[in-house]
Amino acid sequence: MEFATFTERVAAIEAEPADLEIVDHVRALLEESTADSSGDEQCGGEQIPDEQGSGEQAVDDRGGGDRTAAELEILARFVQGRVFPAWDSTTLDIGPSSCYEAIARAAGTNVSPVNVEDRLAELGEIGEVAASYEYGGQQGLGAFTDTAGDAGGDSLTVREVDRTLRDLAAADGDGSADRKIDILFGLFNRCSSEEARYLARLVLSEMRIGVGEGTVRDAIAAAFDVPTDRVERALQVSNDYGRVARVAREDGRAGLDAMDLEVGRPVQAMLAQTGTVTGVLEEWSEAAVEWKYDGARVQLHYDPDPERTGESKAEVRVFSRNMEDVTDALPEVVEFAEETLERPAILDGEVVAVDEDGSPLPFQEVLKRFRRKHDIAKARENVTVRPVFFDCLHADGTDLLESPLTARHEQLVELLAEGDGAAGDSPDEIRGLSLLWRTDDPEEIEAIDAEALEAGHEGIMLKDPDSTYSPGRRGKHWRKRKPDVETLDCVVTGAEWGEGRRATFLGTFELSVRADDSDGALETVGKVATGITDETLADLTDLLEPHIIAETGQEVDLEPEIVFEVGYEEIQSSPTYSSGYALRFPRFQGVRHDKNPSDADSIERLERLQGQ
Ligand SMILES: Nc1ncnc2c1ncn2[C@@H]1O[C@H](COP(=O)(O)OP(=O)(O)OP(=O)(O)O)[C@@H](O)[C@H]1O
Repeated sequence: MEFATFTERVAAIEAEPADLEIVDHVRALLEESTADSSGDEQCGGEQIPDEQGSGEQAVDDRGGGDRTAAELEILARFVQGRVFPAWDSTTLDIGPSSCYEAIARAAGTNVSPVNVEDRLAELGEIGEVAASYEYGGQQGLGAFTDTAGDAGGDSLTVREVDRTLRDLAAADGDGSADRKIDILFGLFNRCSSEEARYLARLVLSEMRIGVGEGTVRDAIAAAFDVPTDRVERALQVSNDYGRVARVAREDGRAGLDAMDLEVGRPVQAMLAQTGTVTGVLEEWSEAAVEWKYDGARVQLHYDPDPERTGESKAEVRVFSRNMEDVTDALPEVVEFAEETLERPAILDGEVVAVDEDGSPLPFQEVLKRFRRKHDIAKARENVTVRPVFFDCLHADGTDLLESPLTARHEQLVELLAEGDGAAGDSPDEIRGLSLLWRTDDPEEIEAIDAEALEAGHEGIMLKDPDSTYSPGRRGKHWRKRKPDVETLDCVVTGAEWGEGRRATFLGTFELSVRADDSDGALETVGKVATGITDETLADLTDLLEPHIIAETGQEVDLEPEIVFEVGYEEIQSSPTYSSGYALRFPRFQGVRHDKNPSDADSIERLERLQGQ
């Protein structure tokens, strides 16, 4: 297909406000490349044998039918403004200023990159700027073979644009920046103004014609008469709209259903919604509870078979939440995989920065390591990272996306226990394993939350134990605990001496609020034991001990002097405490040294907050 035919279609899409019509345009575009799938070498008027390939083996160096298939793949990507499939971390690696330079050179000797930038300031969008010039007059300036001496010659085809952009992406090393500009200049030099509009947008990832992922999904289903949900599933496992379009056309539904995960190709991460303990226990008969680690999401791909991977040793790849390849930045994760895993796997987890004792460091520390391209060994000396895995998407040839969470977790335990990672049989002796508890008991969940906070983690995740893995979805099956929106200032009226290691600390603080009669009376509303480190407990003990007025066993009554700021999940009406209310999941936030009991919150505020 000629690039001009593609850009005409794209212009029509851009001008179309109705979503359904847009899907129809994309369907027609995909079908247009279908017209020649018989193997004819004609492709939308394009004479394939005349095309000159260069560089890397692109997807289209094959026979006639394959060539139109390659074209279909390209169209499905270009229409979304993509050159590479989502799973592929390759980028064109060309900045806006290089693009302006290429446009300026192709637009004529009177145009400079500064003129292009000025016009951009005026028109506000690079496509508009690119379309405002005439091209084709410049000869002999480009070093690119397809175009040198060929300016204004044969029209561009979509396959040629794709291949040329792949060459551009592949240029690296000394002088590559100039070579990229030369290559791009060569392309612009063969464009009409309208073609240049969309080429500029494609190159700078600014296509923005209103074609989202759902549009292409629906268009593939309509063009090749396959069910939308099967297209959706195939997209989830492959992250490749081009390939899915091709399989839908060539092999229909059966072909789509046969598409599997591939070790080495990232899958979109399943995401979480906010939720509350009370809320999930109403929805599910049980919750799977895990610690929420405060790091960066990683997906580990491991294949130990050199024959399959074509490499001399096991293949290990690590991807970020955005499916970027971050393997080189995280050698600890690679070493972990090599030491721990024995069979092919795709694992989902979090990479956390840790101190010398293995205790987690704040999230910002992970960022110093993540995506780092240079001085990795030095960065590793300053910040160590450790992976923790909570899910398993593929194990030894079997995809697990459709399996329930608990089965996937069992598989995860099995895989991580096989190599050198397990010190014993118990899950907490398995290195890199995130533990999972199943419970319907809110108190147990509270205890897990307390433990997670105590160990320096962010809190807990609540998951539906029966749920399947939905790539890219922020569904209701994974809940991150809602951050405390409001806090309350409560007077501490009692406490308990701890046990064991904490025997010398006061803990489990009784919280009270002011009664409405404003004569200083206080009524209890709950107890807080969560979110307090040993260090803070020691400080709080020093602060509160002088205020002890009575002791019975481990319990102490306190003179009402100290005010705590407390977060909570929910306020419930409850006969348990004298205020008539109870805080669900109260969490200690800090001491309000600036407040007296008379400034603490009142029952009236509880009433108002409960009604919200
Ligand atoms: N046990 C766990 N299960 C799932 N995710 C976890 C777990 N522990 C830590 N995480 C991290 O928590 C993230 C979900 O929480 P959260 O939504 O707060 O993350 P975010 O990236 O800051 O925000 P958002 O996903 O809303 O954009 C996951 O993407 C993952 O990185």
